[in-house]
Amino acid sequence: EQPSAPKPVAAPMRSLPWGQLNFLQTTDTHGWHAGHLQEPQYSADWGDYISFAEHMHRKADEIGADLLLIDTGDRIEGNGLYDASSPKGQYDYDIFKEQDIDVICTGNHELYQADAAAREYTKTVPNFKGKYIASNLDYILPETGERIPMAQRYRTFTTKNQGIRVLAFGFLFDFTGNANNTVVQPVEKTIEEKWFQEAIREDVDLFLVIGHVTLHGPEYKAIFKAIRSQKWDTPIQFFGGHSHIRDFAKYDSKAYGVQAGRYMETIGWMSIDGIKGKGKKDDPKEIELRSSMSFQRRYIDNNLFGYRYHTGLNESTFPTEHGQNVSAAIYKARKALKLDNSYGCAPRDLWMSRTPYPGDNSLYTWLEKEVLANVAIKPERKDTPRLVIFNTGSMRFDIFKGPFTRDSTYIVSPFVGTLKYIKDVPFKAASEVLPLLNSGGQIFDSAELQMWQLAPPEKLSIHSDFIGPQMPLQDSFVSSAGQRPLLSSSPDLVPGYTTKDDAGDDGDDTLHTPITFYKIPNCIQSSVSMPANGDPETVDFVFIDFVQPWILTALRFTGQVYNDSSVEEYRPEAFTDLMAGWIKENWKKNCKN
Ligand SMILES: O=c1ccn([C@@H]2O[C@H](COP(=O)(O)O)[C@@H](O)[C@H]2O)c(=O)[nH]1
Repeated sequence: EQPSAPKPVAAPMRSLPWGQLNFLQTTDTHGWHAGHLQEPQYSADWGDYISFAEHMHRKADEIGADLLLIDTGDRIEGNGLYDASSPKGQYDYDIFKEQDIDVICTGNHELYQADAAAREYTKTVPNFKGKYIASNLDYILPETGERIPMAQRYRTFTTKNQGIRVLAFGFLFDFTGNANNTVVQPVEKTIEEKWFQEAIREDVDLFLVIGHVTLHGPEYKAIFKAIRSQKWDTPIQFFGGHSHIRDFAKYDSKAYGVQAGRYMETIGWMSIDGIKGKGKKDDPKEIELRSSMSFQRRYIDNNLFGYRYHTGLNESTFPTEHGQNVSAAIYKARKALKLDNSYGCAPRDLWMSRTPYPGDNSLYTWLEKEVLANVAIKPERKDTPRLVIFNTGSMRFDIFKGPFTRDSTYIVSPFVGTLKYIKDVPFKAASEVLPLLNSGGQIFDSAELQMWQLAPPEKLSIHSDFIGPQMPLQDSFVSSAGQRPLLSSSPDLVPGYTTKDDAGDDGDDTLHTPITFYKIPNCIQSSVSMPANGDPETVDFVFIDFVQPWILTALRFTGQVYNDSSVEEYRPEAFTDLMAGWIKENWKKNCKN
């Protein structure tokens, strides 16, 4: 772990079920490879995960089982370790590649910006040569304009100890927001292609479908159906991503999926027993064996207490040389990037969804009332009344009371988006846009303009408010007790993930009390320089560039026809820099004073 990481919180544990074939999964790590430096429960870093995987590999060899490592994309954008360098990821790619990942694919974040997509092709694909799969993703070579597969379309291999013949695919959901140097082919079209149709007819013991794809979405349903149309009985293991939640899905009695949350909070564990191995052909005995197959999942909290618990090791025996070297490289990178430089002192916790919006502790109320109202200013039009619209998904993490650092800046707001505007929009039409963006409806029914894309991905699975046990939020992270067995008479539970999935509520490796969350809107709006009395005739209609397609559609619905050429620059800097500037100016008090 990093020297400044808080010590992990003790809690009752569930052990990991081992099978013939076992998996560790990461997804949506978004650059959090230093771990969470303000949250003990997730404070292990990428180096610790490397040590953990090495011990688990050794154990697999000892018991004659297999262990495969999976990563399903969105490795970038969301943490200073990736975002604070120029070019981005100057250190992060080299840190990430140290893990011995067996099957890896891309996420949508690797593709939003053309430079990030180019780095995917020139760095990550070669770093994971032979392991990187791009079943529905092409890259456009900058030199020639030629369109080529980003990496191989699928991979077949035989596992080391059990001799299980695996055929692995690597998909991205039907994403349309990519820069123009990549082409994402819809999954539904890809599965009709000749290579895929041939692949699903191959004689293998297991289909492994990894993807930056939600487990319950239409893409995996289509892939499942396609494979089952050829192989009615071959086990299929899916690994998902994108929605930032811990999740598990049952497709049929031999097809399951797991998804390991987000931000290096969770390492997914999956174990399968009863697979026909060693390349043997089906025979009645094998079928009998397979009908008693089992698929079990765990969601591992990413901290050292848990890692030591699962490996049976201690503080001195757990770290491996390789793991320690990677932790040291992360430390050096963070220092070089000055990620601990303080920009100010946050006066209170500001939550995305743990307190109601609007409210004093809502990150979005702070953004609306304090930040946007003060940074959305174009000097030559500073007195012009304006509405400023921001999508809630642009903010990626809570702010904790205390030092707000260069790292916090990218954790909260990693994107390079800028403020744009349309001038002199009739106020009546402009004021109808926010309700439209928040209520959705049929005007946004096209694939490119899904409403959920405006909100944080976690929101996809929050359908109503949930009020957990009330406890002081800061105190909830503090515990000095040692690790406790599961059946302790009065377990001292701390708040954390309490996952309910298709297999029940026993998936988390650590027992927690549930966390409160409230629903949040898709977008928020700040009204600035409005007349003291009455409404203005027209306003400058300002927005973060990500929402432009939705804004133009909504305005058209109100009867105002604008297009891309009506949109002009409002501020030249990235919003992230405007926010950091506001913090430096307004939270400049040193936390120690
Ligand atoms: O420039 C951007 C890019 C993305 N967003 C928000 O992020 C989600 C996608 O996040 P995942 O981690 O891929 O799930 C997108 O739907 C937007 O809400 C953004 O606001 N600006």
